Parts: sequence; C-alpha cells; structure tokens
Amino acid sequence: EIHHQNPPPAITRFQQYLQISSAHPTPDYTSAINFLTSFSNSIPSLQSQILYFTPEKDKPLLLLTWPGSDPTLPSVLLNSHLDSVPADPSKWVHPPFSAYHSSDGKIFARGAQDDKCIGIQYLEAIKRLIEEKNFSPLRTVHISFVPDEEIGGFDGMAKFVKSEEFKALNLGFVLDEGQASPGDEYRVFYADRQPWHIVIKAVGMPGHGSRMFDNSAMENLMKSVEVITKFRDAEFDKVKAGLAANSEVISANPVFLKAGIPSPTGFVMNVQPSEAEAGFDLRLPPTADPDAVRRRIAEEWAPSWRNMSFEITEKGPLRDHKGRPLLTPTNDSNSWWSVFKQAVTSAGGKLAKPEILPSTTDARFMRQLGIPTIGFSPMRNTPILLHDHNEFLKDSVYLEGIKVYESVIKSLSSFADSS
Ligand code: MET
Ligand SMILES: [Zn+2]
Ligand SMILES: [Zn+2]
Repeated sequence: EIHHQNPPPAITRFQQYLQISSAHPTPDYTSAINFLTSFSNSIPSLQSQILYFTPEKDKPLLLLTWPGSDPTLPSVLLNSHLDSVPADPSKWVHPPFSAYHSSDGKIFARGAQDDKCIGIQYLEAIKRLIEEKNFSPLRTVHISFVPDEEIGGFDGMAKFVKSEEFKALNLGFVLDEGQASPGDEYRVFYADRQPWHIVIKAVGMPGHGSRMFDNSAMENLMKSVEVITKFRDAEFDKVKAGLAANSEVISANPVFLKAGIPSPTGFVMNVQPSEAEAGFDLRLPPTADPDAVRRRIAEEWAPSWRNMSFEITEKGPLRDHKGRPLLTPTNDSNSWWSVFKQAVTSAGGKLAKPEILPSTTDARFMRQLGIPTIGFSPMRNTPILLHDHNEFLKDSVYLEGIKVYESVIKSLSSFADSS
C-alpha cells in the first residue's frame, strides 16, 4: 500500500525524473542530466562524467561508475536512454509530463515504461546496496544515460561504442531496456529486430482528373502499396497461425503517404499528380536474409519498369564483424546469463522464455561488438504501453523492480568467474 500524501522518496524521485520533458523533437537533456547527477552525487562512491560526441555538445551522455575491488575484471554496464518519443497532451487523460499518481497507484507519464523507470531504478538499487546492505562490488559497475536512442542512437550509443572511453570500460556484460509483461513472468530479450526505413517513389503521366489512362504516378504507387500489403499480410498470417512470434517475422507497416497538389482549401482535385511517394517502417529479425529483402524491394515493391524508385535507410547493423547475427546466448554457454537468471529468481521473480524484441534498442551496438547484452525492464502484470497514449507504470511494480535490480546488480558485480 503506497501512501499518496507521503509517498516513499523513490516514488517522488521517479516522478521528478518523469517531469523533465526529454521528449523529441526538443529533449531537455540538460535538466535530465542535472537531476541525475545531483541524485548520483548523493550516493557515496559513485563517480560521474559527461561525454559529448557532437561538436555542438548538445547531446550529453552521462556515465556513472561504481568502482569494484578488482578493476582488472571485465565490468558490467547498466544502460538506459534519456530521451523519449513525443506525446500529444490532447490524447492523454493526465498531462504526459505531470507524472500524475492516481489513487490506484498508476504513475502516468511519457517515459514511465520507456525507459526512465529502469534508469532511476538502477540508481535506487545501488543506493540501497551501498547504504542499507553495506555491499561493495568485486567488478566495476557502470551506469550510462544516453541521448537520442529514439531517433536511432547515431549521436548517442553508436558513437559512444566507437570511443576510447568505451573501450576503457572493458565490459563483460550489459543490461539494456526490455518491455513490459502483461503476465506474471518478466520478459527478457536476447536480440532486437533491425529497422529499415523504406521510401518508395512513383512518377507517371500527369493529366486531367477526368481522364482514364495507364501509368499515372498514383496508379503506380498504389500498385506497389498493394504488393507490400500482400507481403505484410503473409508475414502477419504466420503470426496469426501461431507459427511465429510477432518479433520473428518481418514487419512492413506504412507510415506515410505523400502526393497531390496542395491548394489553399486542401488539394487540387481535378489534376492527376505526376509524383507520389510512401514510407514504410520495416523490422527485420536476426534470422532474415537482408539480400533477399533488398532484391524483393527492387524487383517487386519499387520496380523501375513501373516507374518506381526507392531509398532504403538501414538504421543500424544486422551482423557483427564476423557476419554473424546479433544474438546473446541465453543458455549455460553464457555464464552471465545463468548469473542473471538466478538473481531474478532469488528476488522472487520468474523469467519468461527469452524473446527477440519486436522493436529496436541501443543493445544492437553492444551486440555488434560481441558483448553479451540482455534487454530487461522489470515490469510484470503491466500492459505494454511504450510509445502509446497514457503510458503509465504502477508504483508497486516500480518498487518491486528496484528489489529485482538489487539482486541482479549484486550478483553480476560479485560474479568472480568469467568465461
Ligand atoms: C530507429 S532505431 C529505434 C528507435 C526506437 N527505439 C524504435 O524501436 O522505434
Ligand atoms: Zn521507445
Ligand atoms: Zn526505449
């Protein structure tokens, strides 16, 4: 039972972090970093530094370090991102940056699940291990708060992993964000799907709105949209038939359509335009063959014989430097996994069968370097609301997550035998 008049300090701090708007397109990174730095300064033995990877120094990355007693051992990184996707206040029952605490314990805010919860839970867990349990780690533990994850991470984690500072961390294992679990078991992720942004463009004959003719830009675009929709349905049918999980097929979802000749009242209605385009968000599971997808796009989705062209923007790596898919083993061959799993169990939690994440995180940049990385956000009995209106997390679930991290951080940082 959480008292609303006098909530525990951990709840108040979570609300304070949520009240800082770090939503795109204008994330307030400075306030977020100031808040986190001042909290971290109040925890003994945590060191902090701010790194920048853009010349404008407008995208800070906060790196905290809890030194272990044996700094020669590979260290543990706990990662989260500072930013969030935008929120349209008119679609929310409570303002998205109010962190409103309802009488049934829900804390409403953009970022409550994705992923400000885990960033500050890491710190609360470390604070308790130091102040209440008098625990000191064998391995060094690093905590990173990175910018720009939601826009691809290119000025954030993608640059960080290439830096000297990153190499010096000598990482053995990374925890990054996962997703909420509607059931009793925590979900856990060993891979991500990789995003490709596809824009297809059609050109064609312009003409009077009344004329029937072949090869208009609109006709060409709509034929392609039909072909892509068929592909989408076939992939989705595998999921509906129970043959594959959502995250094990290729998703191809339309995200914009752009055509027509603007006029002061809307669009010119009696002219058939000579250009039209559409955008798709594709997500490829690690098992997908990227060359086959590229061929399909060129030959079927945007064939030049239909006056189509296309652009593929691959938002991150699909393979490591040895050409292997980006997967972290979740079996006994990975002793980090065994330690992690045991720690969740001893905190009273249970892990669901490890999954591929349907969306994409910064974990891909660490996995590309061959560093074992697990996606995990300890939220169970919680609806999946990331990027949705009215995103919330229950206070009790949030506090339970801190206990899980206490156990996980303690075990990972005490783990003596690295293989
Ligand atoms: C485009 S990189 C990933 C951004 C975001 N996390 C997503 O899954 O959509
Ligand atoms: Zn997100
Ligand atoms: Zn996220």
